[in-house]
Amino acid sequence: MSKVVVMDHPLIQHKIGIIRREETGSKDFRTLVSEIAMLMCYEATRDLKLTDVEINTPICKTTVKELKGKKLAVVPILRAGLGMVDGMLNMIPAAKVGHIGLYRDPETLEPVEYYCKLPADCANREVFVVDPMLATGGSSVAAIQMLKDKGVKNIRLMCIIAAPEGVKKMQEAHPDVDIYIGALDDHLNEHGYIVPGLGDAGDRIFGTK
Ligand SMILES: O=P(O)(O)OC[C@H]1O[C@H](OP(=O)(O)OP(=O)(O)O)[C@H](O)[C@@H]1O
Ligand SMILES: O=c1cc[nH]c(=O)[nH]1
Ligand SMILES: [Mg+2]
Repeated sequence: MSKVVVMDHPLIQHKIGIIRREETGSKDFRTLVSEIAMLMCYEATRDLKLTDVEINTPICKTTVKELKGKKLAVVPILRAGLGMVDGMLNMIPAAKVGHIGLYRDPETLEPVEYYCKLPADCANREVFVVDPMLATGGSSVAAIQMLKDKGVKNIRLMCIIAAPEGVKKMQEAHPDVDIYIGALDDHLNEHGYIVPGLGDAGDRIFGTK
């Protein structure tokens, strides 16, 4: 069974409190989503492996730590996941970025695929899938299946707000994928929106409503 980490860092909690407010406009919303992604990235990369390397400082030889093992990739689920990319890259600038385009059909709530472009060596990378919202879980489950179909083996999912329904669906479909969440909310409403949530993340980031 996958690990579910709900991040209790005060800065993350404070910023989530602001993006939930209906009066927060697109400019602030975008900035905060990026900052939350950066803080979540810091926490979600805590267990990356290090190796010792010898270097010369201006004074002497010494041994320092360097990230070891697989290279990283960030894969946002379009559109809303785009809002988290800059924050992730601030922390891990050498990561490559892939894009998966999915939207949720408003009637069936099923994910509809419209785009997929991944780094050529994605299968050899440790991939962070990012999307601010994990609601029914349909979009994340489908995106991660697309990555697995291309041979990706090491995947983590990062969402700012999740519903218990989405976490359950993810754990059933992808028990090997750890899930990092900023806040675990109460439930989904009859339209599949997270309660209390923050509304439609994509519309709020891009000002489309
Ligand atoms: O867990 P689910 O029930 O699949 O819902 C979550 C998905 O819904 C939202 O995207 P949306 O379909 O609104 O697309 P957008 O990002 O283009 O607005 C959100 O960003 C997730 O991708
Ligand atoms: O609450 C929700 C559910 C799905 N997608 C969103 O953007 N918000
Ligand atoms: Mg949307």
